[in-house]
Amino acid sequence: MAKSEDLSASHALLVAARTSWRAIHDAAREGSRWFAIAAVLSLCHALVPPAEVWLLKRLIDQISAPDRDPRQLLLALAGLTVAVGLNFSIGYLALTASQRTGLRLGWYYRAKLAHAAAALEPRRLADPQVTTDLQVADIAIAPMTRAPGMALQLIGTAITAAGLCVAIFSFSPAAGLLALAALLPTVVAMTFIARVEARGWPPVAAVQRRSAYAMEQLLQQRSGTELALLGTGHKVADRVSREQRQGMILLDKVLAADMRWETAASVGTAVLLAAALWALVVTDAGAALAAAAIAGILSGLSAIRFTGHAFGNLVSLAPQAETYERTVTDASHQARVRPGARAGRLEVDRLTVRYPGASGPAVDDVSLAVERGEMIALVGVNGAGKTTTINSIIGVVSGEAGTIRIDAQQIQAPLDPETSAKFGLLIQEFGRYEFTVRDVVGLGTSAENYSDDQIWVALDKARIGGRIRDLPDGLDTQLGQQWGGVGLSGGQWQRLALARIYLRDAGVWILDEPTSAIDAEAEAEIFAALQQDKHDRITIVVSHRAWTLRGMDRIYVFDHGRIVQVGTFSELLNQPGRFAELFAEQLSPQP
Ligand SMILES: Nc1ncnc2c1ncn2[C@@H]1O[C@H](COP(=O)(O)OP(=O)(O)OP(=O)(O)O)[C@@H](O)[C@H]1O
Repeated sequence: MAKSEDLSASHALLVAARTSWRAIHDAAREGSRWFAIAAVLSLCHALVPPAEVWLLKRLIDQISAPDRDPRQLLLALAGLTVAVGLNFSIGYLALTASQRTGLRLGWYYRAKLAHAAAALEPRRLADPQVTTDLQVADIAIAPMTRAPGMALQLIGTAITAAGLCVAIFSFSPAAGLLALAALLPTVVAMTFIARVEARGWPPVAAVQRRSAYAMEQLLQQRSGTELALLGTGHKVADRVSREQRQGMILLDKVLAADMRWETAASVGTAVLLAAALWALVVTDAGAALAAAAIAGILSGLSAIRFTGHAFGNLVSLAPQAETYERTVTDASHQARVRPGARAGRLEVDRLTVRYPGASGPAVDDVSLAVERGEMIALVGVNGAGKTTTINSIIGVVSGEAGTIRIDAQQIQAPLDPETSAKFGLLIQEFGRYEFTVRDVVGLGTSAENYSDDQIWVALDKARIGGRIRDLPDGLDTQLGQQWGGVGLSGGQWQRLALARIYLRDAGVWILDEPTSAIDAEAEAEIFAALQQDKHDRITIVVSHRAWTLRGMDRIYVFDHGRIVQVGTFSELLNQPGRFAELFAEQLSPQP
């Protein structure tokens, strides 16, 4: 990204040229027909002012000539009528053709970004910079679709200015050069405007993101309802108002600076054009030439003014467009591997993880091992280090010491696609995808050719099959009331998430509180099912409920990032220690 302080005039020109080239390249490939039409129309539009000079001179020459040639007179008149009459229409049609190019580019850019985001490894998505870049790239799409039109405008203006210079130069070189120079104040001003915007926009964008996030909490059904029930929505609304006000003040400063530079550019352009007109007047070139050149200069003026905006927009778009390019390039080429590969043994050896800026390790010298067919549990209070251990196993977090192996093969973050395919992960913040039931469960596997029977088996194992059978459209039922679909309870959503893991059928299952929202009866059934078919896989469960731990082959008790006890449920229960302290209340006989 170009640092605003470094953005000299030549750098700004370079940035605008690079952004224009990229925009033209994409437009020629993805919206080729409409872009070609836009280019031809823009060229015609750009040639109108020089053509006016030429045609007007011929017309006035014919009018003032003692021996008029009616054919020449008529031709000049017709040419001028066409040029002036169609000028606006050609400009409008060029704009519309550019918009139609932009539509195609918008489709292309968004689809490309969606696939790039889908190809990101979990570890990269855990990096806040990556999610910010994704949002910036998404926001960049709208201005990027307008970039080819702006690039054409820029090229068109250069052609207009050069054409005017050529048309006028022959009878007044000074006037011709001054007409060309009239472009300069705009370019210089826009360079400074681009610098102001490059400096001013990042804080505005940050404030707008915070404001949009707060607004989203008010608009989303779950958080909006909670805030309405709490009667505290106005606090979030105040936050929106505060952020928005700050954004307004920051943006206002940017626009004020823009206005100052715009005014300076207008004065500079006017002075240079006045000088060009004066040069015409003092040149003994005759009234016809002077009148023609004056008309041409006046009609070229508007094109020059608009170009300033196009130039400024292209420069200020550059950092966002670069973020888009980087995001889609970095994330590509991810191989899709079908899950299902079995794993014999998973081993964590002396793992230590420290988050950046943290005073101590979140996980300290942790070792554990689990064989195929075993089901183990990680327990401990909030913040004890269970999720960090899991995130290290799946390569979302990297440790500062220790190793993790699957079947003696060391695995490292970020995981390669083959290793990732070995895991089936149900996290606490599982997704509530409001698609059809078939599609929601199908998200569990990258395979496309699973059968309805396999989905039903997964749904039944997750104890949600009965509810889906009751729905009129079965697997085709649309979920989510906002789409006119069926609403589900929190526990039912969690069961669907578990059904995804069943369909995935990976070699290593990691279930982080898989039944936290599920009632006790269904929870018992789900754990019974997990025990029943655990033999073909490795299962690691995080649970806070004592009785779900009874059937575990081993329980690892975490405390302050360390494993302080290991054993089966009955072993741990019968010895004093952290486990007994943690679960004493849950296990004490109820009065
Ligand atoms: N991304 C992070 N950056 C910095 N510190 C973190 C991060 N994630 C977790 N921590 C800290 O690491 C420690 C262990 O957290 P972890 O999420 O592993 O605990 P946990 O046992 O899974 O807790 P819970 O039962 O609440 O899920 C905590 O002190 C937590 O504040």
